[in-house]
Amino acid sequence: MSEQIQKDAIIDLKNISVVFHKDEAAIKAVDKVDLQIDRGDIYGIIGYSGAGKSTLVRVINLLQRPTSGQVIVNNESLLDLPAKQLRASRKKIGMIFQHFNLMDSRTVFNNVEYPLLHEKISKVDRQKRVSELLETVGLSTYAKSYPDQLSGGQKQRVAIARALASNPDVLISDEATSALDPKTTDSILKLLKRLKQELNLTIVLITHEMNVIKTICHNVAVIENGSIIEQGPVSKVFTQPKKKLTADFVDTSTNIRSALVRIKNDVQVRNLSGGQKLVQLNFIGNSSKQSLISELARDYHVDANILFANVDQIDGVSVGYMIAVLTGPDEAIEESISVLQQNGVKTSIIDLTKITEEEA
Ligand SMILES: Nc1ncnc2c1ncn2[C@@H]1O[C@H](COP(=O)(O)OP(=O)(O)OP(=O)(O)O)[C@@H](O)[C@H]1O
Repeated sequence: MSEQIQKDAIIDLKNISVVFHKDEAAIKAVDKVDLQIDRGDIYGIIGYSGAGKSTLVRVINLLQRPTSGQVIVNNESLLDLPAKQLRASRKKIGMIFQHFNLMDSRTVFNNVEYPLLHEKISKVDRQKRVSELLETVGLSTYAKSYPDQLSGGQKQRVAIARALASNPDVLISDEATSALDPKTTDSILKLLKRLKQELNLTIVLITHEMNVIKTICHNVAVIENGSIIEQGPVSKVFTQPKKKLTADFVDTSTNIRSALVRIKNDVQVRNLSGGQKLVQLNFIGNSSKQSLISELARDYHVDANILFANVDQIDGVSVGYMIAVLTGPDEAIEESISVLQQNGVKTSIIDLTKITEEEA
């Protein structure tokens, strides 16, 4: 099994640590991280500012050399390659950034052409390639414009075209949509998704926004204090977060937290009687399609009063969230909860005293 994972992994970081020395202090920006990313994946890395995301992804193309560990990309151990070979291998890893990093004094065309200037291709072929790249990102008519004549989204498209110039296998996106408004963010994410398909790319995307992860990633790792604290398929992490930090990130992209605050202010819910429990149900995949709630009433005589419900599509999987008051004898409620759990519905009893307005 593990051999299978090794075989499919285009990126395999083994026991990576990065320590910075500042004044007298040693800062462990990345702490013994193992990370494998499969070819063709869109892999998200999420964490708060300072968690070590940028440092970790910069290790993938050795923009940041690790203090210890191994960096295997495309089955090559990058740290062991001679300089010339390393230069060639790094070209297969493109990168885009939050602030685009375009050259203001060059036209859009010349920005995209730049990485090709020292390649062994004729001027005609080079120009043809740049025109194709601009067409791919939808900017053909802006070839002669300068970066400061473009919107943020257009600048990021130029940066994407430039990153693709040397036909990379891997594209690293370091907060590429963080400076963009939600609509533009959406269009850039759609573009990345299309490019992944058309060019057979593997995308590693770092962000502090769970909505970005939810929109395009297949897998996600949550990073805190330089360590990966949780990882897995996005739909699973969304419905069954194991760590509090992950659950907090998930909450930012669902309306559950604000629903809970609203529910807390409801006098009837605040004063539930003995035979009532307020629960949150997280559904995934097929379980969301089953009429579990009506089964509970029929088979266990437990009524569910649904106070909030929402179904999302995450990575092609239906993911649902529900908040409900279950009413019935204690034993029947307990049994119902265990039936729900057996059907893959994560069920937790909500303690309203722990819900605060500020968290909404
Ligand atoms: N070149 C450096 N020298 C010293 N410390 C650094 C350096 N680069 C990063 N750090 C420190 O390493 C830690 C991780 O930083 P990193 O930029 O990787 O985090 P991040 O999760 O990407 O955060 P952000 O989104 O704010 O960039 C932070 O404490 C940061 O101050």
